This record gives sequence, C-alpha cells and structure tokens, in this order.
Amino acid sequence: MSTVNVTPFSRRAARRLNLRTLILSLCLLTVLLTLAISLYASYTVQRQLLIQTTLEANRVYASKLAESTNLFMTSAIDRLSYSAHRLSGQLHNASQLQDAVDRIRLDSNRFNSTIIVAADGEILAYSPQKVYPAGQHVASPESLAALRQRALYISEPFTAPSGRLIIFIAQPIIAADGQYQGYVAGTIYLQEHNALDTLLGEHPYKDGSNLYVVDEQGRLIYHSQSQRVGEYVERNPVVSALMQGHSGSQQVTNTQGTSMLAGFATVPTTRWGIVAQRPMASVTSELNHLMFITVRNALPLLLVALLLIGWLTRLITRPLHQLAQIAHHLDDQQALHHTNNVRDWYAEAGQLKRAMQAGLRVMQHKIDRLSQESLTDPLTGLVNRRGLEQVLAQWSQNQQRFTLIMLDIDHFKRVNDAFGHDVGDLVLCYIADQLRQHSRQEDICCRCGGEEFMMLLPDVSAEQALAVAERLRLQVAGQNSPTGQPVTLSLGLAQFPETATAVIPLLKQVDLALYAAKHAGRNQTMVAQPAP
Ligand SMILES: Nc1nc2c(ncn2[C@@H]2O[C@H](COP(=O)(O)OP(=O)(O)OP(=O)(O)O)[C@@H](O)[C@H]2O)c(=O)[nH]1
Repeated sequence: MSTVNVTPFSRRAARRLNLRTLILSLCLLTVLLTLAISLYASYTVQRQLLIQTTLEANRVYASKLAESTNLFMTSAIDRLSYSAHRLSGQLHNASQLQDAVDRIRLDSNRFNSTIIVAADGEILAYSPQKVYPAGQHVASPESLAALRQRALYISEPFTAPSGRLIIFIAQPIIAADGQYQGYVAGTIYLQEHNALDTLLGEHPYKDGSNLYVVDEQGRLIYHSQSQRVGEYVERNPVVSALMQGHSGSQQVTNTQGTSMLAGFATVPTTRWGIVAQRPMASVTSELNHLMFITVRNALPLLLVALLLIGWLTRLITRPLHQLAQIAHHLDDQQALHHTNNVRDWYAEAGQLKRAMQAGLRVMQHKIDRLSQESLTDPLTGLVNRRGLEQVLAQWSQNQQRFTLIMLDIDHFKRVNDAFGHDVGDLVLCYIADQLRQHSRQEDICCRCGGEEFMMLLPDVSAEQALAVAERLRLQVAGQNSPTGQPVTLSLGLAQFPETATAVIPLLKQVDLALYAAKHAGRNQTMVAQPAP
C-alpha cells in the first residue's frame, strides 16, 4: 500500500509567495520603474530646455541692455558735444559757465557732476556748484589726457582726487577760428547712485540673477552688488570673451565659484561688456519644485492605478487561488461541488477548472468503485459483513427502526459434499437472488460469511417482517435449488430497538433465535427474545 506524504510539500508551498503577491509586486515594480524612468527622462529634458531658455533669455537681455547703454552713451556724448559747441568763445563769462554745467547735469540726469576746464587746465565751472580757489587746475592723469587729446575722451574708471571711483567723458571746446579752448566733461560716480543704476538696475529676476558691466580691462564698472565695482574679473571666461569683442551666452563658473547661465554683449561706443546671468542652482531648484509638483499631482492617480491593479490582480488570481485551495483538499467529498463556485471568467482559468473537475470525477468514480467493492460480497453481489456493520452503525446512531432477519442454509455442508463446491456456490447465489426478490428497494440484503445471510428491513412491524421471512422460507423450501432439489432455511428475527437498543446485543439475540430454529429442527423462523 502506498502513502502520499503531503506535509513537506505543503510546507514548501506555504513558504513560497502566492501568485497574487507575485503579480502585485511585479505590477508595483513596473509602475514605479515606469514612473521613475518617465520622471528622470522628463527631468533631463526639462533641465536642458530650461538651461537653453535661460541662456537665450539672458543673451537677449544683455544685448538689449548693451543697446540701451550704447544709446545712453551716444546721447551723453551728443549732449556734451552740443554744450561744447554752445560754449565756444563764451568761456569768459563765469556765471554763464556755471549755468551751463548745472543745466548739463540737471537736464539730462546722465552725470553725477559736470565740469568746464580751460585749455591750460584751469577749472572754470563745476556742478554741483563748488567754490574752487581762483586759478585751481585739474591734475589727474585722465584730465590731463583729455587736455592733451583735444578730442572726445572717455576715461577708464579711475579714482578722482575726491576719492571717488569715476568715469569721465570730455568733449573739446573749439573756438570759431579752430583754436582749442578746453573741454566740457561729465562724470559718473561708479560706486554711488548713477545713471547706469537707473538704466541697468531694474533686473527682472528675483532669484539670485544679477547684472554687471565690465570695461575693456575686465574691471567691474557696474554691478548689482555695488561694493564689487572696481574689482577685476578678467579671469571669468565670459569677461575674457567680452574682452575679445564676443557676444553670446554660455554656462560659466564665475570668479566666486558659482555656476551661472550667462548672456553677454558689448557696448560699441565704449567697448564695455554687459553680462546678465542667473545661478544654475536657481534653475535646478525651480526644476526640483516642478518635479515635486508633478509627483504630488501624479500621486492620487498613481494611488488609483495601484488600487485598480490590486483589484484586477485579485480578479485574475481569484479563480486560481480557489482552485489551489480545492487542490489542497482533494480528499474532501465536496471538492467537486466546490469547483462549481469557481468563477472561471477567462479561458485559462476555465481550462484549469474543467481539467480539475474531470480529474476529480475520475478520482471520485474510482473511490466509489473501490468503496463499493470493499463493501460488496464478490460471489453474490450482496452487501458484505463490513457493509452490514456500517449500515447497522449508521441506523442505530440515527435511531432508525428496523427488523433484522438472520438466515442460514440447512446442512449446506452436505450440498458441498454431495454436489461439489461450485454447485455450493451456485446455491449461495440462488439464495442471494431469493433475498433480492423478497426485499424492497430500501431493504438491505447481506451475506455475512459462509452460508449465512441477513436482511435489514427498515420501518416494518414485527408481523410484517415475520411474514417476509416466512414467505422467503416457504418459497425456497418449495422449489428446486441449483442442486436439482430444494434447500431449506433456518431464520432468526429481531427488532431494533425492541429486541435490543444496541447493535451487539441485537446480533447476539438474533443469533440465538437462529440457533433456536436450527435446534428446533431447521426450516423454520424464530423470533428473538428481548435482550436481558
Ligand atoms: N460452496 C461453498 N461452500 C461454503 C462457502 N463458505 C462456507 N461453505 C461451506 O459451508 C459449510 C457450512 O457447514 P456447517 O457450518 O457445518 O453447517 P451446515 O452444514 O450448513 O449445517 P447446519 O448449519 O447446522 O445446518 C461448510 O462445509 C463450508 O465449507 C462458500 O463460499 N462456498
């Protein structure tokens, strides 16, 4: 006999992940990976786009400011030129000169101060008004250079005697006869509020973006952080490009070590360079914020998607899970019935279900047959002793009323001896047929062993049962058996629960009744006495 060791397999199976967990994990992994890849791709593209856009915006902005600055410088030069023309031949009238410098300074608001200097360097007028000792002469190298040049002169930034860092623009005053009479000049105080502030100070960004202007030498002449004015930044790659006369945009690490997205352009009149720039970090932080918002907005949808995946996974795995549960308990009598509750809504589940049902039916059929065989007497086809015991146990447990008839062929040994064992077998089969003919559908006919038989008649009175027994006895006694002669039967009859309330005493009492029938001469029926 073979046994099936189920336990180790079950333990191994229990240790494995189930299909639902696997599919869920797979879907979760797929969703998260897809999200991560999309976010990464989107981040990379957006970053590049943002960098390009910022570079281009700064380039355009720097060009615009260079144009504006150029215009400003051109008009400042023109204004000085116009004044120089008006002052030609008028340098003797001190109050008129004072009026002129005041007007140039206040009208245009381009200069922080204005000055008229004679050809020998004497200061003739100064605005804002200041009393100079008579005969005071200019002494700075830039002023002397302007006198020497006798033409338009734009200084580099320099520290004036007043201690201020200034730029100085001078136009020559030429008399009608062509004689050089001096110059009229305007100055811009680079480290104080000046016209460049008004022109350049309104940078549109509030995110660390800034703006600066360098001269030809790479020196800051304007910076949104005014304390840096005067600093040399020629090492900055953008400034180097400007000093070579280039315009454009590029990502650059400035002299402070900060990564910047810079646009730059030159001012033609002065050859100054203007740089508009935005820190790379502000672009990244803006992008990070954008990504955060994207993820935050995607989260509810992601949650809905995951719930949907969970629901679908449950729907897909449910039939397989149910079939697996049934497969765990194939020995359950209801296993086949349980498979009917499996909702095989897709093809593979349906195939599995039908395959399992077919297997279960074959198995059930085999079990039924084996069970039937184990409870059946092979010679007569009647229920055997084991089957009888099961029925008796069941009926007594259910308190089923019944009559038990025990019968035995008289002198059967003689039949065997006289006609042989085979004929004896035929006689046994013949008696079995007689039992069948005298029983109802609900009666149980049994061969207990040898030539001994029993009949169980449910729900019959003692009189009815006795009538059945007697009819049987008389029928058998009145016709030829396979031996060619009649055989006779001795019968005992007992009732449950009247004769005995338990199976063993009941069998004992009916056996005693049969023995009494034999003892009384055979071919008769005896009713058992109630158990003591
Ligand atoms: N042919 C055949 N004989 C069987 C079978 N089982 C038992 N027997 C025979 O049945 C006979 C029973 O004999 P006994 O127990 O002495 O009883 P009996 O001869 O019927 O006598 P009483 O019962 O006292 O009337 C024996 O000869 C057994 O060999 C069987 O399956 N086939």
